[in-house]
Amino acid sequence: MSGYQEILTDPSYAGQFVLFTCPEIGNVGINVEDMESTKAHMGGMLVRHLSLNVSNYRSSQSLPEYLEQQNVIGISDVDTRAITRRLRDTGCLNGVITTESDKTDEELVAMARDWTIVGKDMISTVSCSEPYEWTDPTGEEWEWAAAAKASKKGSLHVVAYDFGVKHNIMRRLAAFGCRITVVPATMPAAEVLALKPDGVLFSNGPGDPSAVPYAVDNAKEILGKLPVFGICMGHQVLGQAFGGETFKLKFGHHGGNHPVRGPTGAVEISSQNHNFAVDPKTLPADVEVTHVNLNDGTCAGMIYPALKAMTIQYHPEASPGPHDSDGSFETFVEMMKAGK
Ligand SMILES: NC(=O)CC[C@H](N)C(=O)O
Repeated sequence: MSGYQEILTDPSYAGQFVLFTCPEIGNVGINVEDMESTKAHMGGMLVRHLSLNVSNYRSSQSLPEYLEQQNVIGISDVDTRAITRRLRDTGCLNGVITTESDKTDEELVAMARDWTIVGKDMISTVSCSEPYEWTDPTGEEWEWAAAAKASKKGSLHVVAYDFGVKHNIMRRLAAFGCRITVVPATMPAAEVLALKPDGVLFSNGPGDPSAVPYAVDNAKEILGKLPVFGICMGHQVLGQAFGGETFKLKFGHHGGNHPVRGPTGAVEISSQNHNFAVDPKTLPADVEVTHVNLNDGTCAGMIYPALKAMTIQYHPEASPGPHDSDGSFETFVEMMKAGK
């Protein structure tokens, strides 16, 4: 019932509709602190019941007010169970939500068929245009990890490639003591290295990783020179930079309850949002698949020790969501400290 705001403002959902399986949405309104970016990116929102009562001390706006302000279409009183059951058989489907009632069914079906996520560079549509420093406070009162509480602020410099970066990734890095410079997705590797970071983050982001070869080329140039961490789109970009291939999943992973087995054998409950995945069969022998999605056995994380590279296919920064994977930030920080 919470989390719709983070999903709505997650740039990785750019251009996509999200059908919420939770029957009641909107009950905690919208607040200014939990934004994952500066605007709503989702293409449209489908819910069973839009809560008429907003009850949360941090709420400053209702969900429909925010959608209207952001020009994002939403539809309620939809039989979300029926659509979910269909999606469960077919996998992800294209759709149209429209207010143009003069359009015929054939025209609407043609519009839906016309759209594809494959082969489109979507990260350049959501990335920042200029570099900036991340300065937002981390919010001590929300902190849960002892290691983050103890870390010395600003001791490590991370450059974050903004493929559509979620703000909570920066909040978590800052909580673990990092100073962060966010740079556009297209910034050449040489300019990133000139900033003399201790590590480089390749962020999450929307769309097909095969459609952004410039990001893969930059990653190839940085690999081996500095510790790197790839999250979601960043994991896929690094997977390609290692020499592997990505493919589109029939059933994309979405939601806050995906079991993932990590390198110690412990199972993390993770928050996920991706439609593409790295094919482990295509990876060179030096790459170790460290994390496996236990729902379908797909690759959920890798390390390439010789190149000081680590990747996670899901969301260690999830907020709200399980904190099981938060330790990935600590691992990245330790890797940067070791490389200093
Ligand atoms: N959250 C993300 O970074 C999504 C990764 C990628 N765009 C996918 O859909 O697979």
